[in-house]
Amino acid sequence: RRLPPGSLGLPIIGQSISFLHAMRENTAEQWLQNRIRKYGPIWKMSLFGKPTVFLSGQAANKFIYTCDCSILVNQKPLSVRRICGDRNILELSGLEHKRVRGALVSFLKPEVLRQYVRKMDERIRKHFEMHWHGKQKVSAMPLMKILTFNIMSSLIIGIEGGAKRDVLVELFQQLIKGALSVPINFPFTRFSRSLQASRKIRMIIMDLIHERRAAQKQQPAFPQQDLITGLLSLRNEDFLVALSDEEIADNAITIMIAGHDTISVLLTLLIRLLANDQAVYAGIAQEQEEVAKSKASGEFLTWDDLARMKYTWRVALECLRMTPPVFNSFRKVLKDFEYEGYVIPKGWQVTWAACMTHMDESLFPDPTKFDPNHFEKKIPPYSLVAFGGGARICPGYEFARLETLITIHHLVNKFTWKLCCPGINFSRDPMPTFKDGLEIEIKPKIPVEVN
Ligand code: HEM
Repeated sequence: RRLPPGSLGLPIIGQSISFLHAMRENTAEQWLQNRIRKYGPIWKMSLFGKPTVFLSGQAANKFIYTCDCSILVNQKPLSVRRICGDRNILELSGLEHKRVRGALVSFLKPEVLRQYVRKMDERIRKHFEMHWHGKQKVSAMPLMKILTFNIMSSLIIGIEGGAKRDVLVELFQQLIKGALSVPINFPFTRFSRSLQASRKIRMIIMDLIHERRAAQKQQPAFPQQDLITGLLSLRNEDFLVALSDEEIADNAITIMIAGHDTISVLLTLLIRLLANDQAVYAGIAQEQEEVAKSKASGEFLTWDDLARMKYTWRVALECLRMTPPVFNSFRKVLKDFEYEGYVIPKGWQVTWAACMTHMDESLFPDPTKFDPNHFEKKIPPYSLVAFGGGARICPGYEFARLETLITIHHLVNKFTWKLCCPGINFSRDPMPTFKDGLEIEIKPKIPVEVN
């Protein structure tokens, strides 16, 4: 019974400090690569207080994503559980996970999302009118966070604007800062502030649940109005409510976080890419101008228009391949198992990083080159894992596709831009973050349409 090669380092600390430092310096890929060179594709270390085995490659992805949940279960830091609640989807496994995921997917599936294209388009146009029009310089990352938060707020919890949304923006910002922190609840720590914000958000969401339920008793609601209304209307095969109020609140909070932070990173990376790569910019501009020309002035985009934005989506996928917003994930080992001749013991954790598979030249020829043609043909399964895979694959994939395409459509048709600091790079905290927010100089391309 052989353990994988590698070192567990100092007790408790292990390699955590060195790994977090590499994340902040944006050298985490090299950090992993150095160890793969030294030990091979499977090796051990100690991360965040736990013995950890790192696996890499397409076969390892398939193994992890399809592994029986009696062997590997989702593992999130304790801080995430305390902040998002015990009943959030990330904490559940087996039948419980299937039930809650089924309820969330009933809202996030393409047949339902096609009804939101117009609503998203309306919000995105308004965003550009309010925050970009008339400006010469903007900070792309904070603006993309505002945009994606407002869309989530409207479609997930049904709050369109006003004082309640302003309070929620502040509270979610406070919550996210402590979501990955040492879970010690002392006053003034990141974790304690995050926990306070989470309690206040939960109270607001519980009030919304009660309001919606009372309104539904008066008059049946359109279930696709927002996620909360949808989940309240959902019944299981025995005609009982599919999710408890606690489950609705925990999962609404989780989806708000999972959805807005990831898409805002992707959009910011696309803004940087399009400023730096003229050929890609020209390809996207041509595709988006063609879509715009086929529409009457002020006419909203439709699902079919988005299906025509094939090149733009290939560019977004290539961006996710080169820089996956979610760097690595963890699973907890529930019982000893063997993998490639090594034993991986119960109580340890398994981690993997999408970027390691994304740089495999047998899957993506010339992998360090940014080339949207990598996605011209169907790619092998478990090779692009920016959205995960298997039973836990990101249920927000389509949502992210719609929001990204509509935003890029308006951005490219309304503005040209250049970076204020062309050489700027990001650090990971753990998502890519630009110190200056990615400042850009913008110029209007055509007058902003007002509907
Ligand atoms: C560019 C955008 C996005 C990226 C890159 C992304 C990435 C991911 C990844 C890698 C996972 C799997 C993590 C694991 O296996 O441990 C995941 C799961 C998840 N994502 Fe996303 N995501 C994005 C957008 C969204 C959106 C828009 C939503 C919601 C509207 C969402 C909701 C979720 C949820 C609820 C899970 C947990 C699924 C489960 O455990 O069954 N994500 N996401």
